[in-house]
Amino acid sequence: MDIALEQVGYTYAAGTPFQKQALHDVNVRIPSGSYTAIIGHTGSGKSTLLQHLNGLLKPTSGVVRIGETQVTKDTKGKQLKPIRRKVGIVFQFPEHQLFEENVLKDVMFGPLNFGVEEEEAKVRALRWLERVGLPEGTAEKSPFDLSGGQMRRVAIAGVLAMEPDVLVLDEPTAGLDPAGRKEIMDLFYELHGQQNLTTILVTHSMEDAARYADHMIVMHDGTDVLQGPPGEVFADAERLGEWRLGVPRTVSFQRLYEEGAGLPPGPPALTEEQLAAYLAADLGKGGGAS
Ligand SMILES: Nc1ncnc2c1ncn2[C@@H]1O[C@H](COP(=O)(O)OP(=O)(O)OP(=O)(O)O)[C@@H](O)[C@H]1O
Repeated sequence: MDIALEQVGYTYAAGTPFQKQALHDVNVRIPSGSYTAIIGHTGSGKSTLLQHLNGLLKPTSGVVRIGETQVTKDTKGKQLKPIRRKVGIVFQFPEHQLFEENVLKDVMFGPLNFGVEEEEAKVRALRWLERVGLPEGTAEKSPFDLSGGQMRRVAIAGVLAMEPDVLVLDEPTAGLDPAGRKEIMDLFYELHGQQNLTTILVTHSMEDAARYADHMIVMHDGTDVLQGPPGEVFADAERLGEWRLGVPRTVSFQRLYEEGAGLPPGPPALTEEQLAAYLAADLGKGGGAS
């Protein structure tokens, strides 16, 4: 399902003394089936943009196209429900939204809300709890008796149980330890391939963008400033620096080419020529992942 934003602007608290224009003239295209990373300095508009991807926010101006559906400022709430079923968002610290008395009910909540039958919702919930790596018996527990990492997995299973076509991830590993981070990111990468998902990752980690994404969007000061494959985006180190973004350490690029170095299966994000050009220009000097 292709997604496009055309001349999108968004103003918080419009018409009040607190109004704040968070997006202006955003024109981006997220190809169906891509793994797209959205990067940008803090306050550049990434979270505001992603809330347009499932109709949580409607643009103040311009058009958001999600598959066949168009969203403008005049779109009615009822028309947004089908979009929410197709586009699942894993928010930052999603475990803060757990609320049911047991894990099973929490994971079933989304599918039931979208009209899935009770039995089917239960089957899905148990399947996704297992798929995100939670031990048997977790379903009966209270979410609040789990570790932080386990709660995160429950919340992720809740989004996956809705079986969306598009999975939007807003810093999904924030606050996890390095091993937990890698497990979760590798899981998303596997699902991306297995479920034919369009995956959209908002991240501050240039390493993750280089490692997993095949398409990138750079946001700066409320608008898109660069789009393309990671190899092209990271080759523009000078402009990235102007937007207060680093490039991944050179070692990451080398790692991308070291077969089996803990990388998920799939083609490397950079072609050999791009890597050679990068290393020749020595752009990695001093460039660190943020
Ligand atoms: N609810 C809100 N009300 C008013 N202004 C807001 C609101 N949410 C965000 N903003 C402002 O909109 C701008 C874009 O914020 P946004 O959260 O989209 O940026 P971001 O790139 O996601 O930042 P971060 O990387 O820190 O999460 C910022 O100037 C922010 O202060």
